[in-house]
Amino acid sequence: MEGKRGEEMGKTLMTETWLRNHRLLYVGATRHPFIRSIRDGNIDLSSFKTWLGQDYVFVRSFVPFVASVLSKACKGSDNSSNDVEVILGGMAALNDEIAWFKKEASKWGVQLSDIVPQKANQNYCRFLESLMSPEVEYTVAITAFWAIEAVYQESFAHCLEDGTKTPPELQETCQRWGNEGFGQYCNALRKIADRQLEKASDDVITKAEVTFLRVLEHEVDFWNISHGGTSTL
Ligand SMILES: Cc1ncc(CN)c(N)n1
Repeated sequence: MEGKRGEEMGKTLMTETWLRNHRLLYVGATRHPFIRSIRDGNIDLSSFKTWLGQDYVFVRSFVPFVASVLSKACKGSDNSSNDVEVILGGMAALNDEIAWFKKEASKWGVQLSDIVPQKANQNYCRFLESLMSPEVEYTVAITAFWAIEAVYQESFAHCLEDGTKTPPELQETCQRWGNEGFGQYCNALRKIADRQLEKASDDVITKAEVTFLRVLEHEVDFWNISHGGTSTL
């Protein structure tokens, strides 16, 4: 993910530095055993169904978080029309995502109304709520938004690479987040985050970096739900 962007601009961008400095955690979030099991074709379908139900609940909580980022973009961005369009595109994608979860749940026999969010999911949703506070700066919120979307993009794109054994019935799931358009959208979010970070105070940069790390930890914990692991938070 890192590399060319900063070099092309002749400087190192903040997200690039973080991805380099926190490589192990980033790889832990984007190459989790759950994702590896999809890619290797040995996924246990009951794990997949668990993920499906839990992620539906997560996405419902993600919507108000994204709305709060949108509201902060309107007030706190130097380039609000561009940012608003990118974030609105994300909202539209979430609308499709919710419809897709419903369709997919009925295909797999998962009853969405019966889903009880597991501890790691509850913790992640609580974390999102904390980021919705008006006291949380736009820079911090957009950094979290980028990181959350980027983990899914990179994880599922990994399952679509040549030579992988992703089962045909899970190809559509992987396409949903692993497709090129979603990749471009994540790059647009990353660009906004880097632009904001460039002019941020040291204090806000530190807060954004800590938030980035928390996102990665929550993503690992979230994958763990479906892979029989334990929470680290
Ligand atoms: C846990 C999680 N993280 C990210 C995404 C991508 N919107 C998601 N659906 N679920």
